[in-house]
Amino acid sequence: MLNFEFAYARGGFRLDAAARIEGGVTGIFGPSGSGKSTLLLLIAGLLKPQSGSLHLDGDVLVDRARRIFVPAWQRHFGLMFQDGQLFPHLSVRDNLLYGHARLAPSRRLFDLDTVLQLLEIGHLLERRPALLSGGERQRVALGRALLYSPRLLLLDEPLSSLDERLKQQILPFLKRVKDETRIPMLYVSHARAEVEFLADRVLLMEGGQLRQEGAQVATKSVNV
Ligand SMILES: Nc1ncnc2c1ncn2[C@@H]1O[C@H](COP(=O)(O)OP(=O)(O)OP(=O)(O)O)[C@@H](O)[C@H]1O
Repeated sequence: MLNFEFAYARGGFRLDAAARIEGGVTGIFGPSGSGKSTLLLLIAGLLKPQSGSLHLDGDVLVDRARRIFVPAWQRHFGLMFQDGQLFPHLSVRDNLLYGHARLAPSRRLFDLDTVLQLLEIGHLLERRPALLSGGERQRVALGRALLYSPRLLLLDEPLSSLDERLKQQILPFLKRVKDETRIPMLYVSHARAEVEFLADRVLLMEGGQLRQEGAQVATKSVNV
């Protein structure tokens, strides 16, 4: 169970969002600029809320009142953001194995070959990220996030640069990941069909406020 309550302001933008989310895939929709990426960055630990808290399965990761803030690298979350932050100085192979190599073998949920095959990136292993297309970078970033066998996957428009054929290949794979590994996912996308295919529930972000799709009014807290 993921449980958060954040208040965060940057420039003229203010986010006030709270939710209690069971496992599975949670789709997050909302207009451009409404705060979806900001919410994922807060959950990832790449932004610090001015106030609020974050718990995952009973672990306290953020509690500003108690001055607790577990840094991103200690949260063991898999991240995949729009500008796919691969390490530029490492080959695709080393990017993919970056987290995986540091995991005890018993904690690894995927092996390299499965990920290479599914994402069709085996021929890219020796390249540097600068020499990849946008869609290739996206697939490598997704592969790296999966190979890290995270406790939580935060995916921000993970398939947006891919053609239809690759989307149709990767979506069922993500569904299998969901069913077989039980890794909870937050999935930000503008593509309703993707979200409907994968998600167990949908949250709407509007003007920095979160609500459950179908709910009448934006409330400070939603139980999902
Ligand atoms: N680095 C930044 N510094 C200042 N303001 C920012 C920064 N990044 C985003 N913002 C602002 O924060 C608000 C929320 O942005 P955010 O990227 O979270 O929206 P989003 O819902 O993910 O949008 P999109 O669907 O376009 O990706 C916007 O008003 C945006 O302009």
